[in-house]
Amino acid sequence: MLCFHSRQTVSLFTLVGPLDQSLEPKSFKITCSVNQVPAPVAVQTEEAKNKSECFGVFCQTYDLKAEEETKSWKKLINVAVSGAAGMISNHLLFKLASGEVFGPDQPVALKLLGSERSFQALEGVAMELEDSLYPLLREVSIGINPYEVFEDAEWALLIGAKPRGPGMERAGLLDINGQIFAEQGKALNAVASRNVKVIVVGNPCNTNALICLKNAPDIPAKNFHALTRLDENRAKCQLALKAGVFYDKVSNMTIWGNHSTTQVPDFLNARINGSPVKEVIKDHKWLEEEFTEKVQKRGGVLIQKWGRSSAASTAVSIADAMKSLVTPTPEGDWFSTGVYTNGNPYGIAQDIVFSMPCRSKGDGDYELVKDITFDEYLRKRIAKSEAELLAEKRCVAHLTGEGVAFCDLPEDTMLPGEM
Ligand SMILES: NC(=O)C1=CN([C@@H]2O[C@H](COP(=O)(O)OP(=O)(O)OC[C@H]3O[C@@H](n4cnc5c(N)ncnc54)[C@H](OP(=O)(O)O)[C@@H]3O)[C@@H](O)[C@H]2O)C=CC1
Ligand SMILES: O=C([O-])CC(=O)C(=O)O
Repeated sequence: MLCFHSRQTVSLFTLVGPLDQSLEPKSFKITCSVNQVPAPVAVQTEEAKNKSECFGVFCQTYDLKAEEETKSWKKLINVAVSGAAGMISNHLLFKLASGEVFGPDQPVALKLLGSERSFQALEGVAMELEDSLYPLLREVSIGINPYEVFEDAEWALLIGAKPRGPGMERAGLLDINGQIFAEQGKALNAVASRNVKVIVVGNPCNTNALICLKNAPDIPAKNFHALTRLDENRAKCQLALKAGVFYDKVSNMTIWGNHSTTQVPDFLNARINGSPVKEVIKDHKWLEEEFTEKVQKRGGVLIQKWGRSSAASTAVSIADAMKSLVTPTPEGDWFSTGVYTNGNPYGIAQDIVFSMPCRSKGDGDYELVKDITFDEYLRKRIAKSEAELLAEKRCVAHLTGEGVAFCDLPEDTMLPGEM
């Protein structure tokens, strides 16, 4: 049975799982009709092996140009998402499909990466996307091979990662997840758009982003981000609460460093109603101690309440991070994102991924903000997060092509979700 979609590619309803090469090829049946007629027995061909496939209603033939209501639409944008059957994606995909991130004139293709273990759940996600009838969502494909799913991706949102289990050393987590991001970096390098923007969410996200970019030498290192926007949003919320203002009055909020408990929410440069935070909040002891720790450990407190890590607010922050790159930054303001440090003006060590203040013209690119004030407190805190990231980097040297790994992580190295 053949299936057509907008780019006139022809697909066979066969999906073979190659992620773990030791596994026997496995076929998945996918229905492909508006009436959900079950597909006949899948035909397996060489071409169909390892393919990521269009799903259900998204396999229908359509011609964007011929449709009256789509004449003012932009060219379809390809967004790949890993961990697509996970909790964060379950919120994020619907935001992407609704037009909230790219706007009401931007049709979207979602390319969902799962695994053998999550494939059925991935079908469930795709079914929910079908049933949501989003006009802008023109294609959904699902697959378990990053070399297929990432093909022509213009955005890659790398969310899937193994959660740290009881008794697992952080070095072990760095290694297991690092391997995922090394493989995905290679796949992006091989098949994604040369200008793909990559946002790494799976923890430990800064070092995973470093591993990913090192394995993708043909894609500009500048295009890789580690998500620290959730930390920025958490910091704005805490400052607003303390100052008794709504959170839209808080601006210029930088998170420096690692997405871990060494991150530095910068109250020296942040503003409330346009004034320096320290002029509005006179309790500087609170800023240095309670506020900083609240932001650093917010993820852990939430896990204690919810029994799982932040998912909805993380999805919101991924959408925020993307919007910050595709819309011009408001005059005088900035946003935080974890980016490659080479050439940074702050004296932070080269060759790591570090959260810093950025501005964008809305073209997907960004520049680092230059007019930043430092004091001793801020410098000292930044240095601690920098030391932690340098230690993480030594720990994954075998995955970045820099020799033999040597793990001397600081004792208190923790993800925000760990207490
Ligand atoms: N940067 C940030 O601000 C934040 C980051 N996070 C991080 O985001 C990541 C995803 O969170 P969330 O969506 O809630 O997690 P879920 O557990 O709901 O989903 C994670 C997905 O990761 C995939 N995965 C990849 N490798 C493995 C593996 N070895 N073992 C188990 N699962 C694996 C699974 O999908 P599949 O089987 O398809 O591969 C799974 O669906 C986590 O690493 C979390 O720590 C969370 C909150 C904030
Ligand atoms: O540690 C986790 O998985 C959760 C996390 O990153 C956060 O809430 O910031």
